[in-house]
This record gives sequence, C-alpha cells and structure tokens, in this order.
Amino acid sequence: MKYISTRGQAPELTFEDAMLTGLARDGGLYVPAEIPTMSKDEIAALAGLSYEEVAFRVMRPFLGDCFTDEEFRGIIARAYDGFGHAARAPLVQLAPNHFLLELFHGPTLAFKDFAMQLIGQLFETALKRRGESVTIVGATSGDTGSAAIQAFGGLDAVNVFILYPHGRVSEVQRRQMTTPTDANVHALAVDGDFDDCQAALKDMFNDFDFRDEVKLAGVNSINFARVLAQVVYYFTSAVSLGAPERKVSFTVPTGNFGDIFAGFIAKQMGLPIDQLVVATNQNDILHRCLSGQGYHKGETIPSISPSMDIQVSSNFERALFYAYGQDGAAVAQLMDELKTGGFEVSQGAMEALQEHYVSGRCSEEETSATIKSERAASGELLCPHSAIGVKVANEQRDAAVPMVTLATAHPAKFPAAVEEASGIHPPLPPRMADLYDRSERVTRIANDLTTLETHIRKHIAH
Ligand SMILES: Cc1ncc(COP(=O)(O)O)c(C=O)c1O
Ligand SMILES: N[C@@H](CCOP(=O)(O)O)C(=O)O
Repeated sequence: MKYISTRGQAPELTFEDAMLTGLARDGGLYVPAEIPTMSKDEIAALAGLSYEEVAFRVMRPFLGDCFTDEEFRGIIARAYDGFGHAARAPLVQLAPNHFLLELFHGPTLAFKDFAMQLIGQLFETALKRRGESVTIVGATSGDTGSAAIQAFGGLDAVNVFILYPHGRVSEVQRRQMTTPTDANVHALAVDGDFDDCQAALKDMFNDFDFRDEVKLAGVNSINFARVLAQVVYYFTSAVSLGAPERKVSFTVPTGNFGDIFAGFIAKQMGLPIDQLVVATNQNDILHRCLSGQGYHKGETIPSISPSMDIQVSSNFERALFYAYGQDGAAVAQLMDELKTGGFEVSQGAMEALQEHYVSGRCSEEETSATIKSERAASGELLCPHSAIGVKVANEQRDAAVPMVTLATAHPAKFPAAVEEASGIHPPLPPRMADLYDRSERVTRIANDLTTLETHIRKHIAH
C-alpha cells in the first residue's frame, strides 16, 4: 500500500512514513495510491461488532505491513478506552429517518478525539520502534488543538506546539489547550485567524531546513491517518441503519473538509452512501464553490461556530485531486492560483464534485434558531456546529433515505452560544468540572514565520 501526493511530485511513501511526514514535500497532501474496497458481504459482517472491531476491519487494509495485527488491535483498544460512551459513536433519532451521530464522547468532547487518540498511539508505537522523536506543530480553530494536546501530552518522543487564533476560540477550547501541565505541550496564541495559523504551519513544512532540523510532523487532517480514523464511524452508523442493503446519507458540518472527505473515502470503499452534504456556516466558501461560483477567498468573519471559521479548506485539495482525475499538475496549478485569491473549477471537475457532494449554508440566526427548535422538538441540545448540520440536513434530505447528521462537538464546549439560543447552560462533564479553576500557560505570539520558528527551536532545546 503506497501513498501519493495530490501534487504528483513527492516520493511515494508507506502508510507509516506518510503519517510521520505530514505535508508532502511538494506541498501536497498524501492519499492512498488505490483506495481499498470492501465487498457487500464484508460490510454486512460488520453488523453487531464492537466499534473497535469495525475500526480494525475498515482501517487494516490501508496500513500495508507497517503494523502487525496484534499491534494495531492494541493501538485501537487503547485509543478508545477513555471514551465516555460504550458505543463510542452512538446514534440518536431526531425525527423519522433523521439521526444524529454523537461524536463528542471522547476526552476533549469533539469528533477530533476519534482520530487524535488513535494517531497518538500510532505515533508512539512507530517512534518507539524507530528510536526517533518528532516535533508536532498543529494549527487549530479550537478542537484539533485540544485533542492533540490531550493525545500527545506526556509522550516521550514528541514535542507539541499548537497555533490557535488569539481571541477566536471558545473559553472551554482555550482552557483545554492552556491548562494541561505536560512539559512537552505548548499553546501559542497567534495574532491572526485560523487561516493564518494553517498557512504558517504549511510554510514551516515548506521550509525544508527548519522541517528537517526539528523533524517536523503534523497531526492536522493534512495527515491521512487523521482522515482514515474518521472513516470508521461512517461504517458503524450506516451499518446500524441497514447498509449495505440500504443507502444512507450524511450531513457534515464542514470547515477543513477532513470529516466529509472521510465520508468520500467510505463511499469509495463500497459503503452505499446516497448524499454527502457539506454544511457551512457564514464562512461559506465551500458552499459557494460547490454551487458553481469558483473557489475565492473572502474575509473570515468570526461566528458562533468558531471551529468552522475557515476560508482555505485544506482537504478540499484532496477532493479536487479526485475531481481532476488524479492530475497532480492540475491541482498544483489551482493551489498556485489560490495564493493570489482563488480559482475557477473546470466544468468536468465541477460535475465530478457535484456527483459526490451537495452543500448548504447556515447563517448565525439560523444556527441559534436550530439549537432552540431542535431542543424543543427532540430534546437534543446541539452545539452550534452540529446545529448547522441539522439545519442543512433538513433542507437537503430525501425523506425516504436515512440521514445521519454528524454532531461534531459537545454543547458544553460552546456554552455562551448554546445558552443564548436555548436558555440552557450546558454543564461540562464531571471529569472536567474544574476546568475553569486550573491555571493557564500560553504564549501570545506574532503571526510571523521567523518568530514562530525561533520560538519552537528554543522550546525544543529546553
Ligand atoms: C466542532 C467542529 N465541527 C466541525 C468542524 C469541521 O470539520 P472539518 O474541518 O473536518 O471539515 C470542526 C473543525 O474542523 C470542528 O471542530
Ligand atoms: N476545526 C479544526 C480546524 C483544523 O482542522 P483539521 O481537521 O485539519 O485538524 C480545529 O478545530 O482545529
């Protein structure tokens, strides 16, 4: 099993090397050279299995011979052991044929834990075997950072630096990043927005001297292992609703396009997915693009769903790669045009995108109204991101096909917005009830590559 870059100019790597490499050296993202498939019988056989067993069967073919079966089973078991729900990703019914997939029962209360807990264990196993260490730098709009700090905090072979946009994450998200006491994790509050943080991260990967000196690694969804772990819950939920005999649709609150792209991978593997619905907030570049208006950056407007305040959606590059028939040169050209503002999608590629994805947008008012109305209708208290999913799903869905909307975070991560909309203050789970009492450790830092790299070098050394 080999991994290739979306820009076609980087060396082909094994799963483990691609995982430890992060961004490809040509600036692209790694994808499997061929997507493994599962037969109808293999999918049907997943019914009734534990989340961990489904995870093993779905992900195993992507790993090649990098990990033994025994190693991989142990990794999966440890990854999901700390989840607060026996089903890991339970489905609840909102309305006839509309279901919510609760992805917020992990240690930091967001879907990121599904992948981050797994890759924490994968990194630890691989690095120990190799006798190597790495420097992880991550960019976050709030949830990736807290999940990474939780998963990698205290591990011997990694230093972790998380760049988050100063003043643009919720207080719970910030505290989850700034209160852990492990000496190997560092929260950096960058003067800028999430796109600035993600651009700085990619610039570090493209600065080969720095990259090689600090042994840079990435745990954002630029890392295919992150996406792979998220494929699993498409299978568990679809199978519990009757797949492979029955088609199932999914609506995904979307920002960096990693979660919905995991749905695309599940579909390519053979899972009978009808619609994959991209739900955006007011930062709706993806919705505009999928509606045929080209991909053009605008200003990021802060919203009550801050984790989705994104303009440059990293994994959209992977979607474009497949839409352009795996033409790395065409993707490289589009990404060059993006540096100066945006690009148009060719007619053929647009048709290919629209074959797989539909989209919708949700305004701030509609987000709040959905939190309120869904609480009244089904009793479910949604976080703002999940509310965006529910609103767009209701607009797009075919009543005859089961729709699964992904609930990507716990409402307690965004208490102000949820309380304002519903009048209900969502409490933090007991295990983190003292979050507001813990002291914070954070460095405020300029959005400047040299400053960031200097800071990282200095703190690795110490
Ligand atoms: C709570 C929440 N919902 C949705 C998203 C969007 O997911 P993706 O970036 O994979 O599109 C994010 C951030 O990525 C998030 O943190
Ligand atoms: N919403 C994300 C943004 C980064 O996404 P990733 O999937 O590429 O890590 C966040 O919470 O940080």
